[in-house]
Amino acid sequence: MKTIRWIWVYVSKARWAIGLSMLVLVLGQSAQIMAQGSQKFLIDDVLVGKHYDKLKWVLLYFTLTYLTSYVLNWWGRYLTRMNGLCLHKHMGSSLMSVIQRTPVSSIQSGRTAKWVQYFTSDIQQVSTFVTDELPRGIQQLGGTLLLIAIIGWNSPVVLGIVTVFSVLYIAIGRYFAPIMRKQVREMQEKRGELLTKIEEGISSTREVIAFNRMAWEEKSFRGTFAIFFDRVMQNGKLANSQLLLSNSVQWIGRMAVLVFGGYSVIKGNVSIGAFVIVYQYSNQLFTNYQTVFNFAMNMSGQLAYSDRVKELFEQEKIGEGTRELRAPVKSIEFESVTFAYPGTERHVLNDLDLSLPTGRKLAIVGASGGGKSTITQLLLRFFEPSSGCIRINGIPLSDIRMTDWMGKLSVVFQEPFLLPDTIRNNLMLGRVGITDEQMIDACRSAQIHDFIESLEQGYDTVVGERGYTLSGGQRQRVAIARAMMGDPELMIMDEATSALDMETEQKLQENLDKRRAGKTTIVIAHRLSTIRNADLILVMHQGRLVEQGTHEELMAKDEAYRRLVSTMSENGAGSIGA
Ligand SMILES: Nc1ncnc2c1ncn2[C@@H]1O[C@H](COP(=O)(O)OP(=O)(O)OP(=O)(O)O)[C@@H](O)[C@H]1O
Repeated sequence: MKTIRWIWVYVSKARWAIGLSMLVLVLGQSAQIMAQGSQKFLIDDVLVGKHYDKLKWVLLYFTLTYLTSYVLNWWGRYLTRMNGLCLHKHMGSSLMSVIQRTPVSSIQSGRTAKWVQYFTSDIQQVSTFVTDELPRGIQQLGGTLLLIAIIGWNSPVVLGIVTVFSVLYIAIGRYFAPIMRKQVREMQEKRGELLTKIEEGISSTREVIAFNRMAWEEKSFRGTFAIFFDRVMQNGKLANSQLLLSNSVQWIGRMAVLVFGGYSVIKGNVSIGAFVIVYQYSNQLFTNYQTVFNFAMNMSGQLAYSDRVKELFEQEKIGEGTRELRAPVKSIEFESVTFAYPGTERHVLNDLDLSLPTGRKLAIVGASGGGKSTITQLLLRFFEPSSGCIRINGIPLSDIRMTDWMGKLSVVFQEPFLLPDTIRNNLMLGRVGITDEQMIDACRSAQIHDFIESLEQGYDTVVGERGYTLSGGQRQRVAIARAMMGDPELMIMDEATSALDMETEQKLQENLDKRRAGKTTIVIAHRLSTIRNADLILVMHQGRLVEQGTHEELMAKDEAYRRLVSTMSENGAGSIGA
């Protein structure tokens, strides 16, 4: 019931269009039944009654009713198709915004293929059900009622026979419906797992070949496929058993109608014409009952699809925040922030108090796993603190309107994601109001313009899936240029230059420092060269801030920071804390 109420929220927006399609289909089916009825007049009045002058009226009646049914059925099908596509589009865009508000933890824990399945299969099933199968179900129901009325009027006994056998048919359907629903749900889950397996297989091709694990991969795929196959077969067996039982019941019913009808004609109780159409209508009624109950059974399966989509739509979402943030960012404060990743116990940040001065270059350093990137994730609101509060200009971050906050910052991750698209589109990411000059200027600052220009198609060169046609360092520089474009108030660089050689990095840093003067840049890095000239260096250790100051101040202190730097000097690797 809850699922139906949930679907109604979407359906109600298109209720007039869906209602119209139902009406048109019901009228179409009624016209079809009326057209069939012309046989009675043809047999009884024209052929048996020898009133040949009535032939033209019978033909006119048949032509009009048949043409009406043809036009209405065509229009009904057109409407259902159009409504289906509209609802699919509407649900798809709602799902997209649900995904964008879903905590990153849920996205990361579910596989990409699972999300693809929601879009391609589940949502399509739900919208087809609502806009196509449901109107057709109603159409069949309307036709069924009309047939019941006509048959009941002509021969209540025949109606009784058809109804008794159909009740038996219903009983079989009802028995199988819940088992079918459970099986369809399981089958859907296994299909999702199979898609995930295929996606994993394709993504890991490089590693699988490099480690000669082809046989292992194949075995694992076969295992997953076997489970899916098993569920499909189980479902097929169940559907067959149900079909066998219900078909037998129907055939016995048809024979009973034929015997009774023939007997009535011999006895002279009904005309031949009435017998012919009552027999035809009762056969049709059997089929209609079948369609209506198939629809009822299918509805259970369809509700399973809707259940899955509904669960997704109703899962936890990141609060959008309602407070405006138009003023420049003057303060970023972490107040006793404690954080553990969802599903884990360990506190990655422990009662962290942090005050990040704005308008300056800040560096966060510390041993690997100390919680540096976690700070970025919290600032991006990928996760919410387990306790404590992050405040921007004194306002809790969770209260600030997401679009206001995200409009003020940009971020570069260590492994940036590039779309399989042109370099230009990867840089622009759909943003408007950025000119080509600004784009090129950012690329110059990121030390990537000359490389892009050296490519045959320059900025219109298409990079492969995830940007595989570029090196790691080139990808990082494209991502840095992308973040610099539009000169955001706050820029976060999380290990953003780790793949660059020293010389390129140094030039890039100089450009970045010039470009970002007076703006807030947070740099998370292990390389001394990247952080040395920061206005403030924050040293993290096991989720706490243990030291802060400039490079010189911290070196003079001879504590955690100096120890990190000395490790670097000793191993000569040029990086600290890694
Ligand atoms: N999605 C996640 N789920 C569970 N634990 C995580 C997740 N991401 C990070 N962690 C854990 O949180 C801890 C802090 O990770 P974080 O990435 O913040 O460290 P870091 O200081 O940036 O490390 P590095 O310098 O190696 O990048 C690590 O122990 C890591 O294993």
